[in-house]
Amino acid sequence: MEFSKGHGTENDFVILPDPDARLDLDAPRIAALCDRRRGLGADGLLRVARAGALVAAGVLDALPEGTAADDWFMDYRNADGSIAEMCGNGVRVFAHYLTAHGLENRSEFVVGSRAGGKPVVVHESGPVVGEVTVDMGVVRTLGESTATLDGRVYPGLGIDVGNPHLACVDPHLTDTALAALDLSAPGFDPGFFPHGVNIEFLTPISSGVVHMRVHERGVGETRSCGTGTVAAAAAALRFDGATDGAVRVQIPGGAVQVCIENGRAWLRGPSVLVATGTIDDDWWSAQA
Ligand SMILES: N[C@@H](CCC[C@H](N)C(=O)O)C(=O)O
Repeated sequence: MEFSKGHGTENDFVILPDPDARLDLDAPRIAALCDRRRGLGADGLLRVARAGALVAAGVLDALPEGTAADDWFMDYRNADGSIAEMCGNGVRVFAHYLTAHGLENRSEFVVGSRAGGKPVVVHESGPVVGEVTVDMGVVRTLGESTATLDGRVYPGLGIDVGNPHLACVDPHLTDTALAALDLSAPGFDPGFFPHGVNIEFLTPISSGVVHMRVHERGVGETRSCGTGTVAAAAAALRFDGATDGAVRVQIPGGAVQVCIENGRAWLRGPSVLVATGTIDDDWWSAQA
């Protein structure tokens, strides 16, 4: 079985081309594939399938809003095998993969996701390096909540970008202090986030830039989270009493640009396609 490996600001993915949605992607198999010792290793998996084929195969109940049957659909899974609605870095890598591998010849098209169709603009699509802007859609504020880290309470803003986030802007945090935090097990209010949450810790905006780290639901700490950078930008703007603006979000894996206008967000950033290869059929069958 063919696979590719790619990353967006070092948030890395195994990409499985499966246009007709034939693969059985059960959670233990995905967890094994994404494991960095037992498998290929990745923060998540991107199945490349036609949206209509996923409906026909029973993976999706119906076509999500803004998605047509012929659209390519990013069937995203976290490293632990759980399903997530959206992945901002994943969409950029997915769109780059489609164009670089000749599955899509337009530079502007819609990528299907469980959070709806996401229009993308592919600015660059080399065999290795790409650059993509994603229309991330509406950023919905859920209200205030808190995260805990090492016994300290961080006030944050619940934000829905298709998937749930808790973005904690700490006015006392410098980029050096942020780098020293232990993000292995942040706490959150499960009553507020019954389906779990991705948690961002960040500095306020300074010269248009915030520094952010993230603990992802279903993965652990990652070096970047695209939806998380959008949530972070929205929370940082609100911290400054603003709703709209452009924010450069610096994460351990690089930097992305987030633009928010009238409650809608655009995410622009890089994508890197690292490798293609073959997964051994015997190994794959043994994981079932
Ligand atoms: N890394 C992704 C987000 C992936 C999903 C997330 N872990 C969740 O469970 O919601 C991104 O770039 O947005």
